[in-house]
Amino acid sequence: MNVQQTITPELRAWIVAQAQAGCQPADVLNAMRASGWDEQVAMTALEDTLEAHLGRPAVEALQQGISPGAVAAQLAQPQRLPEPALEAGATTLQLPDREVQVLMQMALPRVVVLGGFLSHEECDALVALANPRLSRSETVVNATGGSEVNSARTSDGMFFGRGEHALCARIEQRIADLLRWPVINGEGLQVLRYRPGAQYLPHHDYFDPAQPGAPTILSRGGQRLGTLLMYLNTPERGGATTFPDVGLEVAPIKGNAVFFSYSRPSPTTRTLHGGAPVLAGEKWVATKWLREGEFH
Ligand SMILES: O=C(O)CCC(=O)C(=O)O
Ligand SMILES: [Fe+2]
Repeated sequence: MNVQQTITPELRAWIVAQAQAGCQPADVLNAMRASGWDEQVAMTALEDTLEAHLGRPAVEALQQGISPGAVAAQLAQPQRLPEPALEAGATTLQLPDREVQVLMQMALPRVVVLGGFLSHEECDALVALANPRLSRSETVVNATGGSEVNSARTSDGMFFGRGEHALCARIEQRIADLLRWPVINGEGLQVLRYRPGAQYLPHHDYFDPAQPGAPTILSRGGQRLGTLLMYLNTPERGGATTFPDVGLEVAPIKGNAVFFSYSRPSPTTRTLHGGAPVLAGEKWVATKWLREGEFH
């Protein structure tokens, strides 16, 4: 792979011209690959150029596999995603019951890191409620819609029912306020414990619609559109949440949270992520997944 390939002004102009002529991004990409461009470099060039010249909606159009020429139609009916109401330059976000810090955000993948989303007391109380109910984590088997123990995921975990405890209900309402997404569209809170050596290999949280099990999974509230991970303790060492596509590592700090969203079930959202191995101590995390529709 030639990683030295550079994106010249001429190439940018050509990409913009193709997009404005209504060419499908996939065709532009194929043309670039046919003339010797590395796929990843071509993809990045395409996205960066479209974003710079035509704005973010063009990149979203690319992710949706539609031509930038159809952006206007898409803007008329934007797909809603869970998303915090961040004002430009704001370092805090006032929620009805709590002020949280805005520590970091990025556009692609859409990631927001929040400080102090949960109080230490809430973290401890959630761990205490979850602890007696832990068992070896299973993952959804896309092929069947069932679940199974998986060596890619060596944590122990449990699910609360939605609103199962007053504490769950309070946290769920805070998440709904943060992301402007109905409580009923959320799955129940999942709590995971990682012991030293335990990890969760990189994966996507959306469901692959091409798998035979997809209709079963999707019948319970549609696709997942976003994930909020809440750190319930600070491990002594290790246990970061990693986003390998962009080289991002989020440190697991008690009470903090990382949110990411994916506008379609595609790796072009760059939301591949994992839990790095815990090197010392334990890691406790709570996960909330947001669905398109009511989860039942
Ligand atoms: O533990 C982590 O940092 C990641 C957990 C995760 O990806 C998940 O629960 O889907
Ligand atoms: Fe995940």
